[in-house]
Formats: sequence, C-alpha cells, structure tokens
Amino acid sequence: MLSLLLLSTVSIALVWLSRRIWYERFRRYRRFPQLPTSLLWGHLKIYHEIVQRGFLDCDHDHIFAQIHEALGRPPVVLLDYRPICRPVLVIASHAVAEQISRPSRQFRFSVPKLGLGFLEPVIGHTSILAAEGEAWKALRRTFSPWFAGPHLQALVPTIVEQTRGFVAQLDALADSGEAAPLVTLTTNLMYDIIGAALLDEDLHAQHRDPRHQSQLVRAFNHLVHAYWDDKIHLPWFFNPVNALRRRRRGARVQRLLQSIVRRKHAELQQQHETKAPFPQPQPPSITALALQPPTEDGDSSSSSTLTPALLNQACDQLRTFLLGGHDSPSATVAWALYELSRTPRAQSALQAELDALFGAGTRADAGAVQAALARAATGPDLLRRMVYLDAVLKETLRLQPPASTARCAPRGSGLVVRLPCDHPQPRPESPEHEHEHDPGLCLDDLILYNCNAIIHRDPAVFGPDAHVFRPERWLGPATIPPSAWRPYERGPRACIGQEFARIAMRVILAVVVRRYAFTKVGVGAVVRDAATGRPVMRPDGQFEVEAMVYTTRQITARPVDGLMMTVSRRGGEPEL
Ligand code: HEM
Repeated sequence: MLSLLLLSTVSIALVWLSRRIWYERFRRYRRFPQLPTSLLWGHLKIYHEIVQRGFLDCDHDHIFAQIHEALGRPPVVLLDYRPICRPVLVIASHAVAEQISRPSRQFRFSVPKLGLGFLEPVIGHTSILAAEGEAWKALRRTFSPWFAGPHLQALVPTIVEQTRGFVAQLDALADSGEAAPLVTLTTNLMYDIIGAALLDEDLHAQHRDPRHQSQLVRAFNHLVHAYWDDKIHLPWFFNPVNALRRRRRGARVQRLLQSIVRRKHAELQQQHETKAPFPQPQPPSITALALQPPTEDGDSSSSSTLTPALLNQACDQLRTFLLGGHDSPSATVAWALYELSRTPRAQSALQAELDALFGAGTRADAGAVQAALARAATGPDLLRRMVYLDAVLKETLRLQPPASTARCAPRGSGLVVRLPCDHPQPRPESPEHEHEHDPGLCLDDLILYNCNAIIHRDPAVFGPDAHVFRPERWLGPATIPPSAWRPYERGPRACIGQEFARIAMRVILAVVVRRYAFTKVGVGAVVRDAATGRPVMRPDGQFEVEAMVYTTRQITARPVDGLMMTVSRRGGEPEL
C-alpha cells in the first residue's frame, strides 16, 4: 500500500515536473524571436555550435550578431541559457534599448543593473558601477562635480603632459621599424592619464621597461588578464581555479590602492589641521572626494577618521575609475588610428582640420601642438573646434563600442516594452488573442542586454553602408536618432566619464595623427595589388583588408591582436 502511494506520488511529481520544464522551455517565451531550442539545453547547444564554427575566442557580441542576422534582424532575440543562467534578451533595436535605459515611474533610475558579482574582484562590492537606488545616487552626486566641464578643462594640461611619453614610444617604434600592439601603448598612456588626473599619482605605465611600471599598473593588468575570453560569465563553480585567481589578484590591487589612499588621507588631514596657506589643488582630487562618505541626503563632509569601511569604499570607486578610465578610451583611440590608416579620405580631412587649427607647419611638431593645447587661453577653444575629429571618434565608437549595459527587472515587477511598429509584432499568446491590442512584451526576470554592436550597425538607421567607417555621417544636419548611438549608454546610468574620455581622446589624436602613419600587419592588413603593390581601394573609400579584425571579450570588447601596427613618421613612411 505504502509503495503504491509512493509510486503514484513520484509519477505525479514527474508528470508535473516534465510539464513544467516543457512550459518553461517551449511556451513561456514563445512570443520572443529565437532559434530552435532544445528541451534539455535550451540554446546553449546551438550557441556552442556557432562558436565552434567561427573564431573560438571571438566576443559574444559577434555571436549575437550572427544569430540576429539569421533570424531576419528582429528587434529582440531570446537566448535561453538555462540551466546555467537566466535567459538573455539581446536588444537589437535602439527604440527598445531606450525603454530600458530611461527613467520611468516604475524605475526612477532606469531598469536596475544586472548584478556584477563576476566583476567584484576588479571593482569591489560598493562600486558606483554596480550600486543601485539611493546608494548609487549619493555616489553619483559625490563625483559628478569632478566630471563637470570646467573641472575637466582645467585638466587638459595634465592630459597633454602624458602624451609626451606616447610620442616617445611611437618615435622609438618608428626608429626600430618593429610592429607592436597599439592597444598596449594606448592602454599605458591612459593609465598614466588616469593616474595623473584622477589619482594624482605617477603610475609610470609608459616606462620603456615594463618592470619599472608602478606595482598598481602591473597588478591591475594581471587581474584583467584573468578575465580574458570570458563569454557568458559562468558561475564560479564552473571554474573555481580562475575564480580564486581573480580573488587573489583583486585583493592585491585593493591592498596597493589602500596604501595610496591611506597616504592621501594623511596628507589631506595634515593640510586640514595646519590650514595650509597654499591653495588646494583645483579641481579636488577624486581621492579626496572618495574619502568624503556620501550620505543619502546629499551632504558630504570630509571624514577625519579613515574607517575600514570608508577605506574600502573609497578604493572600490578608485578601482572602478581606473578600469573605466583606462580600458575603453585606449581601445577607442587605437581603433580610430586603425580606421584612419585604411580610410585615406578621412585621414586627409582630419589633417586639413588640424592644419587649420594648429598651422600646417606643426604637422611633424608634436611639441607645438602640445603647447597650444596645454595653454589655458587656447586649449579649450581648439578642442571645441575639432569637429571632424569628434566625428571620427563618434564613428569609431559606433563601429567598435567597447561596452553595453546589462539590466534585469525583478520578477513580478511587470516591466513591459513595446516593439517599434516597423517590425513584425510578437506572436499573440494564443489564437483567441489574435485581434486584441498588443500588450507589449513582459521582460521580468530576463537578463536584458542592450547590444550596441548590433544597434550601431542597424541598416534601417545607418543605411546600406552601416558597416563602413564614414565620419561624414555625423556632420551636417542631424538625421540619426540620438538613441541610435549609445556607446556611453543613455539615461541616468550613462557613463560618468564620457566628457573626460572625449577630451583625452581628442588631445591624443590631435598630437599624433599628423605626425605618424600607422600600418596594420597580420590580421586586418590592407590587400595590395599584385602588379602595382598599391592598396586596393573599395568603392566605399576604404582599403580592402585581408580579414576583419574581430574583438574578444576582456571585460570589455578589445581587438583580438591588440592591433599590431608598424609606425613611421609621415614623410618618411613607405608610399602606399
Ligand atoms: C571611450 C570611453 C568610454 C566608454 C565607451 C564608456 C562606456 C561606458 C558604458 C557603456 C557605461 C554603462 C555601463 C553599464 O551600464 O553597465 C559606463 C559607465 C561608467 N563609466 Fe564609462 N566609458 C568610457 C570612459 C570612461 C572613463 C574615462 C571613466 C572614468 C574616468 C568611466 C567611468 C565610468 C563609470 C564610473 C561608470 C558607471 C556610471 C554609473 O553607473 O553611474 N568611463 N561607461
């Protein structure tokens, strides 16, 4: 009798479970565009097969783009990663992305971020990047004045100063004729800029001998390497060794930063106590701001006691700025130099703009450009007038966006988005709902990924040449909807450092772009005509290349080979 009861209970449980799994896999998300799914593995199997067919180390954005294309470019694509993690909704339409990133009555600061637990070794657990609600608002309020226009303009001479090391490195490369990964050089440059401007520290990242770089730079690079080619951010138990490696390396970065912050705190206290007559550095250092414990009512008062909690919180913010500050701008500058090297029309237009601003006689004279930019009377105005250079940067960020936001609306919150009307609407729940007004798509509990790599190449917005580097599309009357370009994300959680990045990137390019010619070697090298040896020009005005340089995931998207280039001084470079 007992065994019969047991048997029937087990059978009922099994029937219930299989119906549940069937529902979860095939019915729950049936209105979402998606690839055929498997009962056991969802889309994991097909995702794996697509990865195997292409470059194994390519970034997940490429895989999403392929799936999106195969499905006929719908506004959203569902990828069911269960049982490994929640299903991901890849958002391919700027109109839908905008509904996620803008504030609403339901979500005052836009749809909450997806937990960034996997990044904790890099940014800590109180970082502004991951914080939510009032805690995030208080942090943002603390740091926003530092990132405001007038403060940033005062930093231009500091940024310019650091480009001297970059020029020295490029000169050395031009003399040697050797190829080097440009991204390594721009990364070191950005570390030095962030060190000087944000931390008020010389990080020696551009030292010719890497052994003389500061311990912080070496430790941070070491930590970031533990994130290379991480496609799905699997939970720690899938690779406990790497999880441990990240923790250990993260702890070392934290210790190094703590000793810097303790020193800065002591200096600030001394200045405060002695009421030093010399003026405070203008703008106040980020470290000083990070040491003001933010309160929810917006009052920030300098703390004389450096509690362990305050120390850790300050270090978490500094680590976040170190990450955001060095990573995306360095990749963007390197990509811009690559795209310019294969787009002679754009290179000439940029040269003409810089000639007009600095004088044609300063083409090879980096020192003259640096001096003009560093002068308070001329620098900000020169930067403001770099219209074509700004278009080059916009176009680079359009084609090679380093980052995209990932969000998640809590279960039961009832987040609904509407798809753009020019796309086929989602299937109704059932045939009897066929004629009802479309209620939109409910996105609760899904991982929402605004995929900029797809959004930025939408032919419906950018036309048939969406894949071509054409800075001119950003000049003249604005025809592109603002929400279709979102490399810094939009809404309240948009990048706090975007204006700083724009200034730094404009300074760097203005200093080097007329002085050097860059030639890609290896993947992405230009194709040359067998008879003449000259590069083959495509009808769209770009040189034909051997193979596209794809991106890999290294926390953000970075070019696979670091953009291996040779450098020559203009005038001395080989004829193309
Ligand atoms: C080309 C340059 C840059 C790009 C493309 C970029 C991109 C982004 C993106 C897409 C986000 C949103 C991330 C998310 O929602 O998860 C973001 C946030 C952030 N970025 Fe940047 N970033 C750049 C430069 C910088 C710089 C120079 C800094 C600091 C010096 C910085 C610091 C931050 C911080 C602190 C946040 C979090 C903001 C918040 O949640 O309030 N970024 N960035």
